Amino acid sequence: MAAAVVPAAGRGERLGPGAPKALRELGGAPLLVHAVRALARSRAVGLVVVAAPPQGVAEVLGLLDSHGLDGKDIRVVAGGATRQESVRLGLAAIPDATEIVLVHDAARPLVPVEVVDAVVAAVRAGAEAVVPAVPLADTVKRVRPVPAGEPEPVLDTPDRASLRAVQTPQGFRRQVLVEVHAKALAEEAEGGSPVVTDDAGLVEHYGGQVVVVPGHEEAFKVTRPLDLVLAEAVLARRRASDGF
Ligand SMILES: Nc1ccn([C@@H]2O[C@H](COP(=O)(O)OP(=O)(O)OP(=O)(O)O)[C@@H](O)[C@H]2O)c(=O)n1
Ligand SMILES: C[C@](O)(CO)[C@H](O)COP(=O)(O)O
Repeated sequence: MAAAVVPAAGRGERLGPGAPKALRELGGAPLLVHAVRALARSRAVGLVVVAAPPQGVAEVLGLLDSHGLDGKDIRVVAGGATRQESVRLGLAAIPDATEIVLVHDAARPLVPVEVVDAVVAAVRAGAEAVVPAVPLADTVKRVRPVPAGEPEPVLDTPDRASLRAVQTPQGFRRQVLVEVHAKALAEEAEGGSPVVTDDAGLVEHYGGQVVVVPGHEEAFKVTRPLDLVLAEAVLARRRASDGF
């Protein structure tokens, strides 16, 4: 059985004022509840550890309970000041005997179970780190940083065919994920720290091999207000079509 860590301790600054993002409502339930349900739908996942806002552990426990999330082992720990720290704290609550660990953003509430299963299958098949990803819809340009408000000079246009937009859940051999988080913590203690925004980035930083499997457009991250509008529409369509 795989276990999953759900980092849910972010503020959601880009979503605007209000409750911490993971506790904001989508179709009558917090984003976090949708994300945990999405993982719990997978028969490959036996344990879910939520890294909650540090002041909100009791509230998160109550919310999970009141939304009937039973049948799986679900634990809640206090998250940290960064996503990386929240994942590390969640990982510490996963038993050593677990071989496969997923890390899934609470902010990606609508990931289809097929994506969860595909990530687990790729780790089971031998990959040490797996990310779901989708091709880019827009042309991308690299720009030279300039003071705010000034037009940014374009440096170049990377070939879009070789770029992917990365989603979660990301899947890992547990030992690999534990090791890279421990190395990053040690680097931090020495005053440095790898600049990464996802867990696969840590594996890459320490020389590991990450592979990509197909993600899904509905696994998008709720980051800005428009994402919440889109998420409501996707959820309403699912509910209308199959009583989701
Ligand atoms: N200290 C933190 C920061 C982020 N996260 C989690 O990491 C996921 C992805 O992060 P992001 O979308 O960037 O969330 P926020 O940090 O909350 O967003 P923002 O940067 O807009 O404040 C979210 O589920 C968020 O709750 C976390 O567990 N602990
Ligand atoms: C982990 C992630 O969701 C993969 O796309 C992303 O890297 C989180 O990044 P953010 O900078 O916290 O939005």
